[in-house]
Amino acid sequence: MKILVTGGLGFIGSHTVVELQNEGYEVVIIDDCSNADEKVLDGITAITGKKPVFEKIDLKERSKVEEFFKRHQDIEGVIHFAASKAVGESVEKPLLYYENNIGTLVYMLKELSKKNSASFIFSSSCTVYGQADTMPITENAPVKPAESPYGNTKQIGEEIIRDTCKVTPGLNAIALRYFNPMGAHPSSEIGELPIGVPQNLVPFITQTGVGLREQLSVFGDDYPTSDGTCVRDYIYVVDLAKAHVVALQRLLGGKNKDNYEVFNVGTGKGSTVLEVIKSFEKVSGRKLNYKIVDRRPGDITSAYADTTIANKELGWKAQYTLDQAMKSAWDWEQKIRS
Ligand SMILES: NC(=O)c1ccc[n+]([C@@H]2O[C@H](COP(=O)([O-])OP(=O)(O)OC[C@H]3O[C@@H](n4cnc5c(N)ncnc54)[C@H](O)[C@@H]3O)[C@@H](O)[C@H]2O)c1
Ligand SMILES: O=c1ccn([C@@H]2O[C@H](COP(=O)(O)OP(=O)(O)O[C@H]3O[C@H](CO)[C@@H](O)[C@H](O)[C@H]3O)[C@@H](O)[C@H]2O)c(=O)[nH]1
Repeated sequence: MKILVTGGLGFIGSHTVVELQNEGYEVVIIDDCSNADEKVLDGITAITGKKPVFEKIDLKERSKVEEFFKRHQDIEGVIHFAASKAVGESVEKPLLYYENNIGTLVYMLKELSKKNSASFIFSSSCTVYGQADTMPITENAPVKPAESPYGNTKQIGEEIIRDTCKVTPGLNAIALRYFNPMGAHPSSEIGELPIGVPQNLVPFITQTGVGLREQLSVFGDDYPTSDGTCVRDYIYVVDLAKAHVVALQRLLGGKNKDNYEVFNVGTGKGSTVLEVIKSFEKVSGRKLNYKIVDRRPGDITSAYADTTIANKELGWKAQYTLDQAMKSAWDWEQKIRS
């Protein structure tokens, strides 16, 4: 069975391609390499023993998307990762984000609407909940006004899919709301490769640990949490990748209860920034150089998932601990810097 993975050379996409190939799916990747390198294909091939088909296409070019689907009429499912994801940049360049994250989604759905049946998985984010009123966050928590154009593209994206599914009987979709993905494949063949200075906590920690950055700034220790630093739900990227496979299988097997569904993908456990640092120090055996600085504008205090619905409906549960995920991130960082 042939599955299209857009953004399949990226961080989460590449790990998902591995899990799909391990399950026997035939994978076609589309990526424009705007935030990834073609060498990722070698990593995927080394792990799975199979090189996925790769087409370098910019999904903003609608005619190329149309032409792609004409050539690959046997595609039965699409996992749509391709998007721009830097929150700060989205504030500076909103139209770039609306074009790349919304425009490409619309083109994709237009093509899938032409088919008799299609399954579609969308990369959403817990950012849609903003600072939720209660923890853990269930899928029924209200969607709060977005803090950034990036966050808004995830909210609008979900609405576009929901509205399209309502009038397109052959289209079945699932939006997965990721909490905080981290880590690398246990083989260290693929992992997270941020361009420039990492904006996210875990790659900043591992780059500091390996000596690439001098010091980690911890953004605020005066939040109302156990140690004053913010709480997040860090989900191992391989667990997250597996959630995509089971979500896809749910749609392909006709087991979905509605033709548009939403699931939280997290561990259900919140960790503070200082706990994440402790985990790094434990698995690496190194002291991390960090200092407490002012809060980062836009940060919420706490976000962790209620995963009851995903556990029950998808038959999926995160398996890896923070320490295991951190160890994989550290192994990967050391490998790429050696
Ligand atoms: N990493 C996170 O913390 C996180 C959290 C929640 C949601 N998400 C979402 O998950 C998805 C994947 O995230 P990621 O962390 O793997 O990001 P990533 O940047 O590593 O992967 C995205 C991939 O899409 C490609 N791409 C971007 N625009 C494209 C276009 N126009 N045409 C073709 N390819 C294009 C990039 O080259 C890249 O390889 C994104 O939609 C992101 O918004 C990520
Ligand atoms: O150098 C750093 C970087 C981060 N943090 C803190 O670490 C926590 C996690 O930050 P980060 O890794 O940037 O994740 P989030 O701010 O939670 O946002 C990520 O996770 C969201 C939910 O998946 C996505 O929507 C966003 O795109 C993605 O950047 C926060 O408390 C930050 O203040 C620091 O203290 N120092």
